[in-house]
Amino acid sequence: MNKRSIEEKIDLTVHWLREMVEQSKTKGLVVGISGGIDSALVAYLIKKAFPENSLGVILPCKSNPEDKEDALKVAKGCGIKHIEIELSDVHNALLDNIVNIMKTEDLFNDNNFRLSDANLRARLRMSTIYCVANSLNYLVVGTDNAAEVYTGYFTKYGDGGVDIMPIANLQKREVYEWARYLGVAESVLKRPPSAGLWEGQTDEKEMGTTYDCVDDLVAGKDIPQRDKEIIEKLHIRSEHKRKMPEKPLVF
Ligand SMILES: Nc1ncnc2c1ncn2[C@@H]1O[C@H](COP(=O)(O)OP(=O)(O)OC[C@H]2O[C@@H]([n+]3cccc(C(=O)O)c3)[C@H](O)[C@@H]2O)[C@@H](O)[C@H]1O
Ligand SMILES: Nc1ncnc2c1ncn2[C@@H]1O[C@H](COP(=O)(O)OP(=O)(O)OP(=O)(O)O)[C@@H](O)[C@H]1O
Ligand SMILES: [Mg+2]
Repeated sequence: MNKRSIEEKIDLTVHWLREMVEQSKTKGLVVGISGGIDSALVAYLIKKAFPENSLGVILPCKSNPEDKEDALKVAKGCGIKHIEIELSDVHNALLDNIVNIMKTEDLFNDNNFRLSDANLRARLRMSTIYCVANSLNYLVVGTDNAAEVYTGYFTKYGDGGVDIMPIANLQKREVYEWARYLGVAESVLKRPPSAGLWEGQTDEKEMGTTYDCVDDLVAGKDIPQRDKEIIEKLHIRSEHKRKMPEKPLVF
């Protein structure tokens, strides 16, 4: 039984973050701050680990203006240095180009293009954060929690493209507990988890199950059969996201 208090677990995580930077001979840590709970917690943690050498990057990409308000509340709340880089125009230009060229070659398929568009947003954010990280010699810090890792609910090489994942072993409900303990703003704690990749998107609507169910299943508890089937399907389908790319056997 793990009887450590939240405070002790946070201290251990902060210590681990410092170790990661030391081992990698880098200088600090950077995270994308969305206005959601996962990046809020990570921003608070990296600011604790590196009060001077931590950075939050706010990256609106056709986003709801409320996201930015909450992202700013997070940055102000923990006092992390932050910058904002607007990606909407870049996304529009790149997407138009891709669509036009695919159409010219008769390769464009409207089905499911919403997901391609959405994943491009996550990958533009990843590229932008790496550009900042390279120039500062910082590590890119991921925000995926245990439920997202298990279900593969992230964009491969998008928000999944990171150097270290300090909350990857935390259940979603623990993310809330830690965030509340650290004093994250109420509006951030209250907003439904969303990738914000299209209007009205919420994680639970898209996954077809709840974080409570995913947390319970990952913890080995019993959950309704219907939810179990959905989650196991997501888990199996996303196996490739948790591994290095396949390569042929040596011959
Ligand atoms: N078996 C296999 N072996 C190796 N690679 C395989 C593969 N099957 C697909 N692939 C590759 O993977 C790609 C599909 O994966 P991917 O591109 O990730 O796309 P996909 O998993 O289809 O979509 C990403 C999901 O994550 C959600 N998301 C994204 C970003 C943030 C958040 C959030 O919570 O904030 C959530 C998003 O809403 C969506 O449901 C395929 O296009 C293909 O290239
Ligand atoms: N507008 C944004 N600006 C900066 N980073 C972003 C933005 N949108 C998404 N991200 C990055 O992508 C990550 C994945 O998003 P995700 O929605 O899973 O987490 P969250 O928004 O922090 O929390 P929640 O799951 O509660 O919405 C974010 O934690 C953040 O690091
Ligand atoms: Mg979000």
